[in-house]
Amino acid sequence: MSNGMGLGGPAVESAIEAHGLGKRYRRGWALKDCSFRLPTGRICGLVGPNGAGKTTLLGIAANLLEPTEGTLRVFGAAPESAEANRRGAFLAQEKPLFRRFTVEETLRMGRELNPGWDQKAAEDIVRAGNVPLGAKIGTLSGGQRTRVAFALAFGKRPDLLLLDEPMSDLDPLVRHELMGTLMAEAAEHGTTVLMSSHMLTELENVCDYLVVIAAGGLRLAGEVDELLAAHTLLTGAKAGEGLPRDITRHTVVESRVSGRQVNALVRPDGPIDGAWQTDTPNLEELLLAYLRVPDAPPLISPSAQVTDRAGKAVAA
Ligand SMILES: Nc1ncnc2c1ncn2[C@@H]1O[C@H](COP(=O)(O)OP(=O)(O)OP(=O)(O)O)[C@@H](O)[C@H]1O
Repeated sequence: MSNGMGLGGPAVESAIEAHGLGKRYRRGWALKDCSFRLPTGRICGLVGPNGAGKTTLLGIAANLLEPTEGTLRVFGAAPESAEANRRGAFLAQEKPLFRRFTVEETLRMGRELNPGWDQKAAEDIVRAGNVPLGAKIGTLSGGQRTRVAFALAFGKRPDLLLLDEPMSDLDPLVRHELMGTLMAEAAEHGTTVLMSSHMLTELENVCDYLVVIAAGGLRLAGEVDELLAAHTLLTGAKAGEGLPRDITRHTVVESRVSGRQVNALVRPDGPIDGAWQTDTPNLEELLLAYLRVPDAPPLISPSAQVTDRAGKAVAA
């Protein structure tokens, strides 16, 4: 396993490490050449447009899908290994619970299947939503079922929690509450979380790490702070045809011209020349730009880079 030495960073174990990961379905490649690592203890947002490959990536990590090429490791172990299975929990978009089981029976099943089961943590999550323990799963609302599925995932006390748009059927108050529970549990137990979501503002509040994929390829990976600091929003007046050289000499992620005003998100390759207003983007601005430009040049920060056997960084 890589020791995860970033430029100047301490050695941190990888919760997930993907090398040249690819998945092809009959219609074509859903994921291609993905190489990145997620250090342990991070809350990582997994972002990308519809059909980008997020569920596919999570499915490979959760051992529901086999990659067509490349490898993915969970704490250094293969996804199908007993260790990866014991240390990880996956909450899918559709929550596969037995409709005829009561909530209590569902939690009992969790207890019987998982040696490190935490009954109190699971029950607390269910009780916080006033979901009766005796109610049958089939009689619960979609949001209540999601809560039970959350309780099952948390009760397992996983080291890695994989969440695929887990909150899409919850009302805003419940989202807020469960997100708070997620953050508190993760902070207390050092859980690593990889969570796909389209709720960009919500991610801004909870994530300290980010993986962005678009059209099956990796676009961004790394610490949120580092990724934000690597970008600059430029606003200024347009003079002449095309984008000014002041902008094009940097790596341009996205540029827009409206009337005589130019707005651009760039990765500066040196000082910004000219009369431009410069701002650091917030997370939503950064993500929207990468979502609008799926073929933007990728940026993988040192802590997210994987190395080959010779210790050389592998390109994403
Ligand atoms: N079982 C399958 N068979 C064939 N194609 C599939 C299958 N599952 C996914 N795909 C295709 O792979 C691509 C990636 O799908 P995936 O579900 O991973 O995307 P996603 O990023 O999770 O999307 P969304 O945000 O809409 O949930 C899409 O083009 C999808 O149509």
